[in-house]
Amino acid sequence: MDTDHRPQAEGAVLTPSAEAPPVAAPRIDCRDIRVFYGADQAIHNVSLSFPDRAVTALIGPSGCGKSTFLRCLNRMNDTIENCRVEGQILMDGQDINDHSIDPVLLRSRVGMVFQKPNPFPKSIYDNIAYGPRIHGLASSREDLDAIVEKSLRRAGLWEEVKDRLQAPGTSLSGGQQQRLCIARAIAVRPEVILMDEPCSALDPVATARIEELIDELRKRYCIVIVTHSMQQAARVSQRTAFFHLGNLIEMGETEQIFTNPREKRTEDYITGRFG
Ligand SMILES: Nc1ncnc2c1ncn2[C@@H]1O[C@H](COP(=O)(O)OP(=O)(O)OP(=O)(O)O)[C@@H](O)[C@H]1O
Repeated sequence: MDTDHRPQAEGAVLTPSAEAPPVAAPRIDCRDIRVFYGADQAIHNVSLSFPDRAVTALIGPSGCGKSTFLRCLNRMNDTIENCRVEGQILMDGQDINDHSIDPVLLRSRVGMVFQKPNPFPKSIYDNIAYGPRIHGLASSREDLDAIVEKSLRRAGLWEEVKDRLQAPGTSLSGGQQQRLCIARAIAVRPEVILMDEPCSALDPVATARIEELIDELRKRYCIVIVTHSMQQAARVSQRTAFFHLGNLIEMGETEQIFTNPREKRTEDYITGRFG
């Protein structure tokens, strides 16, 4: 069981953010989302929006639907055969599930970083260059080089890899591989970055590095992160949504959720009474 239930534990790398959530219009607006696996309903009528330039954490006990909900945001559930999503997800006013939307393009606008780092079996350079190439984002080799460098810099990896760009991505450490995957997502100019427990396969030092990076990236992107760690949610997010049994129980500023939750179920979860 995950024992990491307290936001203020010793050794926290960043202090819990006390910033108020931004008032900007939502980057993604989800209305009345219902998700089914065959006849089983995994998400029940969830309405939730995600602002730009902020990190929103999705927390809740195992099986409560965090990953299922996250996957709705870039239509990754389309790839699961018996999965059906109902409701509206608006991005810039357009429903992402509309037939006219190309899911491949959508996934470049809404990038995703997974639990286990999953670099392509290619060089460090090609891991980053692949997306810009297929999306036609570079008009010359110099352009592509510049995108690769900028993405690696933004992901805080450039200094560590600049002299071995032709080495395989898989030759990097786990934490470096996860930053490579973040750089790969950034390279196609996303507006939103989804992270599904991005640190769960990493040691504390690599985790701290990724958390610092998330804090840096939120100045530019709308970030949604699923995490089992209360400490992590408190450290990196400005807003937190608590899920239970496929329902959204409470959503608010991270500080409020952890210090003064409105719902008893939220309080029970964050104080470690269940989950
Ligand atoms: N591919 C699938 N087919 C059928 N049911 C699924 C599938 N994926 C998830 N589920 C079910 O949907 C529910 C929500 O699962 P989900 O993985 O979204 O929860 P979670 O909160 O992310 O869990 P965890 O924290 O353990 O990763 C669970 O009951 C799970 O068994």
